[in-house]
Amino acid sequence: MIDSAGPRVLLGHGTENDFVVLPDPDGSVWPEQRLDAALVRRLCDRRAGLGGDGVLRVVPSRHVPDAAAVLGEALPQCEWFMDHRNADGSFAEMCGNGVRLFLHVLLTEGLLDRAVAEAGVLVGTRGGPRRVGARPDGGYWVDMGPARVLGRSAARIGGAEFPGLGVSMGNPHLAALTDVPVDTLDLTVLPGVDADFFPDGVNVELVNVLAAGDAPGGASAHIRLRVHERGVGETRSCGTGACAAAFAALEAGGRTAGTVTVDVPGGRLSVEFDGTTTVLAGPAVVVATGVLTPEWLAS
Ligand SMILES: N[C@@H](CCC[C@H](N)C(=O)O)C(=O)O
Repeated sequence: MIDSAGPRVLLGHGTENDFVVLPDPDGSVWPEQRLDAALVRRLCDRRAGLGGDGVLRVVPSRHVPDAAAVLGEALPQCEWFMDHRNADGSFAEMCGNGVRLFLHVLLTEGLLDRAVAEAGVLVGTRGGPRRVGARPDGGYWVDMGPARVLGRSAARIGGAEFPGLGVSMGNPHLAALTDVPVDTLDLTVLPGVDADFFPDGVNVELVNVLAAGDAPGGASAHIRLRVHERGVGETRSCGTGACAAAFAALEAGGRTAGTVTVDVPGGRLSVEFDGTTTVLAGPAVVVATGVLTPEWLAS
């Protein structure tokens, strides 16, 4: 997808977790040696580049060198691969907001039929295959797989300790439930974490439980969170973080199943647990489409 002016690019977000999206439908535009960490950092630069919390390359799985290793037997079923990078250029295993935007872009770019998307498609990610679907109301859902408990740890913010639950959603999270209103906390700097417990780094969520939702037949649980993302900084939303935080909120009440409404600075997500898997639902928006100029690419 290089027209005479330059390679095609889109800007989009899911609950204001924003991404630079690079369509690469035949794998020729953005091979890994071209889309290196330095270029990812430049694209995500909000002043000298386009700006984003990360980059999503939309590419067929067969053109991704490590796809076979991460997808195994599911490789033939995953036509498309979400090649995600954090704003600092690092790779992440999974991105819950990104994968909804990824499906939305497949639709808006004419790379997938709406009927197929509504039935749900398997998308390859570095965390393994994930089934993603479009809802008739315009929103998207993704089966994120089970939340895996890593154990108990704590985050330190401004001299205060926030005990939390380590949860893997493919990528690592520390979800700390607290009575301190999350809007009063300084998350602009990375919270202190136990680097031995999280050797690959960690995304940190600070969570207020607004409603436990544990009355029989009652409403869903309701939480509010802020997040500091590995490889990015504070963001306005994190889909995997919403799942980890929702799981921690249910676990605190002794439950493994239920629905949780998750308010993030950038909007609202919904997370459903049935005891075996986790389904995240929310919006995805394309803000702009255009091309990267040869002038900027060469600079
Ligand atoms: N914002 C994403 C998560 C992106 C990856 C994360 N920063 C990591 O390094 O694990 C989401 O919506 O899940």
